[in-house]
This record gives sequence, C-alpha cells and structure tokens, in this order.
Amino acid sequence: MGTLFALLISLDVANARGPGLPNVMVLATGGTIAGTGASSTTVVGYTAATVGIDTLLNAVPELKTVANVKGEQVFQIASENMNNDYWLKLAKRVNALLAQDDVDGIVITHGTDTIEETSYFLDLVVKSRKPVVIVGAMRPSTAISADGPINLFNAVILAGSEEAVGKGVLVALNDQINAAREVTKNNTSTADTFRTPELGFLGYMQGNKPYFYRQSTRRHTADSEFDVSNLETLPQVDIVYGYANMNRVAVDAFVAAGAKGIVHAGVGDGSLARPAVEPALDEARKKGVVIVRSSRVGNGIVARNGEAKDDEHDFVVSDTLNPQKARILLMLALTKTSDTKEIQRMFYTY
Ligand SMILES: NC(=O)C[C@H](N)C(=O)O
Repeated sequence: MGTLFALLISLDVANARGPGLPNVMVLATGGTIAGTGASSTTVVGYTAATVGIDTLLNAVPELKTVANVKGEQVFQIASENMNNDYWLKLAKRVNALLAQDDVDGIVITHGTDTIEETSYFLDLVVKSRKPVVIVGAMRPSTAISADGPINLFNAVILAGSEEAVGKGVLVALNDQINAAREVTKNNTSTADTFRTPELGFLGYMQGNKPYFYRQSTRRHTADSEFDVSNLETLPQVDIVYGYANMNRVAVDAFVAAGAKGIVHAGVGDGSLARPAVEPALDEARKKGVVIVRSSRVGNGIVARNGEAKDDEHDFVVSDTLNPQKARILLMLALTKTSDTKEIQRMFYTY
C-alpha cells in the first residue's frame, strides 16, 4: 500500500514535468532545520547548524518518490550570521547549477532568521526561470514534531514543479508559499511564522502539490538587471532605526565607518526626526551617501514627497520594501549607479 501510494505520488509529479522525476538540487546552509537539541523536548535553546546535508536528506526517504535529489553543503551557519560574502557564494552556486540542463530546480535549506533577506537577494540576482525554493524550520531536527522534514519534502516538490517556474524565489514553510519580495518573519518561535502581511501568500502546498493563487507584479530573477557574477564584494549599506527621542549618533557613525548607503527605518510613513536626524542625513547625502526612506511599520507604501520632501533632500523612498529588504536592493543598485533617480526607478521596479 505504501509503495502504491509512493508510486502514485511520483506519477503525479512526473506528469507535471514530462517523463521521469524532476532533478532537484538541495543546497544546505545551516539553520534550525539542521539544528539539534539536548532532548526531544528542546525547542528553544538548541544549537543550530549542527547536522549536514546527508542527515537532512536521509531523514526524509520519501524525497526519492518525488524527485531525483542530490545534496550539497554550501556552508553551515546559523542564519543570524549571514553576510554579503555568503550571499555572493550562494548566488554564484545557484546560477551555476541552474545553467545545467540536468538541474530542474533548487531547494535551499536555511535558518529562518534571515530567510526573508536571502530570498530577496536571490530574487534579484538569480538568472533563471527555474524554481528556487528556500526552506527552513522553527524546531530543531531532534524535536517532537520537528517541522523540517515535511517542509523539506514540500520544498522539493515545489522546486520540481512546473507551477513554480517563473514565479521568482519562493519561501515555503508550514504548507504556505510566499514570494521573496514580500515575505517576512512574523513570530519569534511559532511554526507559522512566515507571512506576507496584507498582500497574502502566493499559495499553498496540499496533497503533495502546489496551488498558486497570485504572483508578484515586480521584476525578478531572469528579468532582473542585477548581476553578481563578477562581484567579490557588495557596497556597505546600513540601517538606522527610527524611534521617539532619536538622535543622530547612528547616522554619523555609519557615515564615518564608510557607508555608501543608509536605509532609514522611519516611524510611520518613513518620517525623519527633525531637527536631530534630517540634518544628519542631509550631510550624509552631501558626502555622496544614498539615503533611502523606509518604514519600521511593516506595511504600506512610503510616499515620495510625503512627510519628507524627497526631491529637495535628494532622498529615495523604499516603496513597500521593509528596511532589511530595502538594504539589499540599495546594495545591488549601488553596484550599478549612484544616480538617485535611477535608484528610485529601481525601487519602483523590483
Ligand atoms: N529557526 C531558525 O532557523 C533560527 C536560527 N537562529 C537561524 O536562523 O539559523
């Protein structure tokens, strides 16, 4: 019965891609999905990034029924330690693999803390319409009801599916499919932490199949103008968080440390504290630092020439990107231009 069920699953998926199972590459990078705890009841206070790709794949023998899966350990970190160097390494590996005819899709296992950033970075620099799915877990691999195995199983199905082709980088956990541009971690510890607030999930995984209901209208992957193939570093861009009683210390410190861009996570509609912060950002701008006004609110469009007169100050607005995603787009924008009109166009395009 189990074998028949497995055969039916495999036929179902195989039909979607022509003869044979899809070839899916799983790239492991660490995180809680590869974490271990002291006991099966340890769901906080565990150690992330302790088990390797082979253990992850062996924990889900059902993968064989839905795809020809190969694995590779790209690096092994808790994702709070993610940085630009790891991103460049990962993006180059993803692009090299997707250029191969024998790779139909890629799954990246990743810590959840910075999934929203890695996914958006890849959404902007992957040069392929083939599916790229990022997956993680909120419970370590040793926990009761660990969410990693089912999330990985669904991610492999999604990465091998025709439905996911051309949809941009996808984040799939907890049976829910999100677009890289909008997804954000929404809860410190629950399994349903990934949300696309207000705009909504792209779709669901159910019964070993993806179901899509919407897709992003923004440019991504094969249609993106950004290219990291010849880059060894990315420009320094930092985030300044807005709050009541704010001072200019952080802005000045980032400028002194060599920031090429600053994202201001302003209050409300990206508002800047006057007189403390606005003059500091004006001075930074005069030194050539590009300033992007984003918002700490989490939803909505930061209005150009709304609260702050962006034309006068020569600032850029982040549109709906949250500060951590705006930082990524600004870094990539600065690899191409320092013209603020061009950068503003990019923020309305991606
Ligand atoms: N759930 C997780 O994966 C959290 C972990 N700190 C990480 O991002 O690597």
